Amino acid sequence: MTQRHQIAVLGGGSFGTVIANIMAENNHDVCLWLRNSERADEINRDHINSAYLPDYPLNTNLKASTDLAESITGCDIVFMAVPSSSSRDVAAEVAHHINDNAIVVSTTKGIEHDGFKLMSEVLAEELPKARIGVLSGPNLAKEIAAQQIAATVIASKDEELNEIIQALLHCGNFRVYASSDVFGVELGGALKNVYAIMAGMAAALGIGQNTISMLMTRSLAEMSRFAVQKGADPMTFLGLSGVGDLIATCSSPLSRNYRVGYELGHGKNLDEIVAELGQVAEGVNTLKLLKQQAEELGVYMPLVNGLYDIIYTPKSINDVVGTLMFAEQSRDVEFTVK
Ligand SMILES: NC(=O)C1=CN([C@@H]2O[C@H](COP(=O)(O)OP(=O)(O)OC[C@H]3O[C@@H](n4cnc5c(N)ncnc54)[C@H](O)[C@@H]3O)[C@@H](O)[C@H]2O)C=CC1
Ligand SMILES: O=C(CO)COP(=O)(O)O
Repeated sequence: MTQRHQIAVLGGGSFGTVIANIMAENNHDVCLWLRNSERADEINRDHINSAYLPDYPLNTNLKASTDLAESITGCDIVFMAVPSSSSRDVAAEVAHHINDNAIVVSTTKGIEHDGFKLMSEVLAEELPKARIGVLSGPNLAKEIAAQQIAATVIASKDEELNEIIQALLHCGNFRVYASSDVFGVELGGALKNVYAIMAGMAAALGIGQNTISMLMTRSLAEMSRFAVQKGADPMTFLGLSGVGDLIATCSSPLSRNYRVGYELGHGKNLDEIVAELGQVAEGVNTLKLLKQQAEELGVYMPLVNGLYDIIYTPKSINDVVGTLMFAEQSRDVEFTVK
């Protein structure tokens, strides 16, 4: 018989709710921590999170709480599913209540403003005794909630942690692959959000399949070039957390980042779009950080620069496309060419 774990999932948005529910279905004790008490009451009473996933019945084993201490105390595993802008603050609070050597898994696909830190790095600073992992993959929460088949990656140097998380989340429609490349898995999840904005914008302009293929493939090349410069293994980007997630988010209106791009492509203002979305689109923040970091490292990232110019400077989409198409002739898959 498999061990029954006591688990807290921090963040009651769409992805937090979905993973919490899978683990509750797998017969673990799961508490979803969220700030909104009406939503917590609704989950406990009606077994639904109507604000995010109104058609997704939740397992009655899944409890919700607005009390962080109550949610975490006694847990051996904690999942972080809050936006990157909140991760450090939440982790600092978690530090007061968590068991030594508990497993903490980040699902957040974002980058911290100061120092270009990924969330596993933030967690390691705030929770130095924890065993840390990262979960990332092509995981549009609404599709998982609709019981569509999906897969993800758990990444940690700690093999036992990977095996525990694989068993926790595995079910008939969700499969978990393991990796030891934490940095590569996490970086892929954060970077693809930027290119999803671009893909949404391109979709709004009615582009064809040739153009879509070019954009996605050159996005992967650009991400890989950046990763190599950061010392990461670009091969990890060929997996689910890299190209897999890039395909999902660059193709689907269920992606919030794609939706931001789509509305931008229709001429809407960024602040208005973000306010109307009401959910996190991490790519908006990542774009600025990535442009700055690429400049500091001297990495050539024409797609990132072009998107930045369209959003934050008076340059039009046509100006940017013209610049990209008449850039110096280049090699394909050049990041592997020595
Ligand atoms: N690992 C994966 O495959 C996936 C990861 N994600 C990532 O997970 C993160 C969360 O995504 P979603 O749940 O889809 O977003 P969401 O916008 O649906 O939910 C985020 C939730 O966190 C709450 N929140 C914000 N600040 C908070 C704070 N300081 N304390 C407590 N709660 C706070 C919000 O109220 C909201 O309920 C994002 O970084 C996203 O990129 C999203 C989908 C799949
Ligand atoms: O990361 C995701 C799916 O894998 C979710 O993408 P968005 O944050 O763009 O909705």
